[in-house]
Amino acid sequence: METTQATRGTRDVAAGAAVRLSGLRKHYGEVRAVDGVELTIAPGEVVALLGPNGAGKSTTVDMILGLSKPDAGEVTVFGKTPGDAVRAGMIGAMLQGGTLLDDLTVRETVRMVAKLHRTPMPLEQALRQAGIDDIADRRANKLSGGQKQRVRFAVALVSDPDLLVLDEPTAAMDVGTRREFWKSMYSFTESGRTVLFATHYLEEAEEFADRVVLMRSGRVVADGSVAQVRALAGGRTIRAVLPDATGETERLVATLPAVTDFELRGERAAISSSDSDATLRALMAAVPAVHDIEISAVGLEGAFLSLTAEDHTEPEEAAR
Ligand SMILES: Nc1ncnc2c1ncn2[C@@H]1O[C@H](COP(=O)(O)OP(=O)(O)OP(=O)(O)O)[C@@H](O)[C@H]1O
Repeated sequence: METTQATRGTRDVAAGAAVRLSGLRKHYGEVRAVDGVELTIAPGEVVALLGPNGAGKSTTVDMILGLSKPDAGEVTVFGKTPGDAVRAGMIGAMLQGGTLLDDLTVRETVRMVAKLHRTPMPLEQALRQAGIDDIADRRANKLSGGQKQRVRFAVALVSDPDLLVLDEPTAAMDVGTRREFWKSMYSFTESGRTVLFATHYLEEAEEFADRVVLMRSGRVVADGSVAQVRALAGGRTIRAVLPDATGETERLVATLPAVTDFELRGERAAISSSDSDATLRALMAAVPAVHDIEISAVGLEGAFLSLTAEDHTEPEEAAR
């Protein structure tokens, strides 16, 4: 399925792809957790997998890691099956709520995982890159939620993988720790390594990903750069003050051309429009006293909400 116009030249990179998902399906009874996903990730890309709860992100991630088998379709990682890629140390993973052994120190934990790999990165380097060298001698049961996440990150890094797969890596982190985490990530991606991360934080996708893949109901509904995905949702928001707004004003504004959504709080209106020029002309004619007009492009959050809404048109239509 060609999902959107924003899809990158997937065929060009298919041959040497870091990750290739074709016709991927996984159903649980009636639930179509993953329902025909096509996705090719080139080496060196940093890709955010976004979507509301239950969109199919974790199910997709599990199949990329070989933790569950697709009902149909195929996953390859650097041309290998996920199992072979994991055994070759090519994939590092950080999953939601992976457990740590309470009695081991941070250093012992990371060392234990390093020993499982043929060509791990030096232990101290993994600790430093994950920003936990200062707590290396602390036991896991003495760590905060955010620190535990960093240990999991070190565990994912220590095989010196070509691909890092992270399922909501910053879920337990406060804003400062999150920023530090992404700084550590930069030094990993600078060396051309590939990262796929699932997140609920749109600002993380906006700031750290080269590419955003948006899922809904087991399908990819948008795929492209942050700017492309924003543009797919189209539209702008017009904010303005409507003096003495009444129920009648509200009805009037809601029926102006190209208005897709409308909210009025007191005299302050926020109008979503698929053609802000047309809406604004009509608004000024209908409510001549309108003032303090601001027009802004829809943010990634707006695109996310619009593209993942259950009654949204099919992606092919959305791209037109
Ligand atoms: N083992 C399972 N058995 C039955 N249903 C499952 C199982 N795993 C996932 N599902 C269902 O598949 C759908 C997709 O779930 P998945 O965990 O992949 O979504 P997600 O996008 O990762 O959501 P979240 O953001 O909440 O983590 C959901 O409806 C979920 O209830």
